Amino acid sequence: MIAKIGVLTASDRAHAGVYDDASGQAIRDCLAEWLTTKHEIVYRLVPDERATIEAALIELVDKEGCCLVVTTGGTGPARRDVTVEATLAVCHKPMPGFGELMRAVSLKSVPTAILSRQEAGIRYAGAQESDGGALLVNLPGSPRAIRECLEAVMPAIPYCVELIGGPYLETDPAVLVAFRPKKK
Ligand SMILES: Nc1ncnc2c1ncn2[C@@H]1O[C@H](COP(=O)(O)OP(=O)(O)OP(=O)(O)O)[C@@H](O)[C@H]1O
Ligand SMILES: Nc1nc2c(c(=O)[nH]1)N[C@H]1C(S)=C(S)[C@@H](COP(=O)(O)O)O[C@H]1N2
Repeated sequence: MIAKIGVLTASDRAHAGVYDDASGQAIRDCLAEWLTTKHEIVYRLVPDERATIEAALIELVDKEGCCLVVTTGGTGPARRDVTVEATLAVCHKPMPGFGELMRAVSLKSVPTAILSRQEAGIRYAGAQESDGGALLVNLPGSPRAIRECLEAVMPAIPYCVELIGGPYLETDPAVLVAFRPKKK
C-alpha cells in the first residue's frame, strides 16, 4: 500500500508565479530523504485565502485519503496569514505539542520564531473508526524553516498516524529515528 501525503503551500506570491514554491519542494525533499515507506505526494498550491485552504485540506483528507498533510505559509500575524485558522477549523482535535516544539526549536536560530502561530491537528475522514483520518501539521513559509521544524516533530509522526488508523510509516534510521512506545 502506498501512503498518501498531502503538501499544501499557502502563498499569494508562489501561487501567482512570482517565485517558485521552494518551501513545498523542501517538504517533499525531507520526506523523500527520511521515509522508506513508499509514498505519493498529493500537492496543492493555493493563495492565502481561508475558504480555499479549508476546501483543499478537506479534499486532501476526505477524498484523496492522505494520512498526513504538511502545510507551509500563512502562520504569521499578517492579515492574510490564515492557514492556522483554516487548519483548526477543519480539524476535530488540536495537537498543541507540535507547535510548541517547533517554535522552541526554531527559537534557537531566529528570534522571530515566536511570530509563527503554527499548529497541528487531527481530522477524521468519516464517522467510523475504519474511515481513518490525517494528521495536519503547519510549517512557516520560509524555505529555511521547513527542515528545522519538520525534523523536530517527525520522530513522533509515524506513531501518531498509526494511532489514527493510518499506514505504518517507516523511516531510514540512519537519518531519522521514528519513536514508537509500543512496537508492532
Ligand atoms: N512557498 C515559498 N517558496 C519560496 N519562498 C517562500 C515561500 N513562502 C515564503 N517564501 C519566502 O519567505 C519569506 C517569508 O514568507 P511569508 O510567508 O512571510 O511570505 P509572505 O510575505 O506572506 O508572502 P506570500 O504569501 O506571497 O508568500 C517571503 O518573503 C519569501 O521570500
Ligand atoms: N524555523 C523558522 N521558523 C520561523 C521562521 C524562520 O525563518 N525559521 N520565520 C519566522 C517568521 S519571520 C514569521 S513571520 C513566522 C510566520 O511565517 P509565515 O507567515 O510565513 O508562516 O514564522 C517564523 N518562524
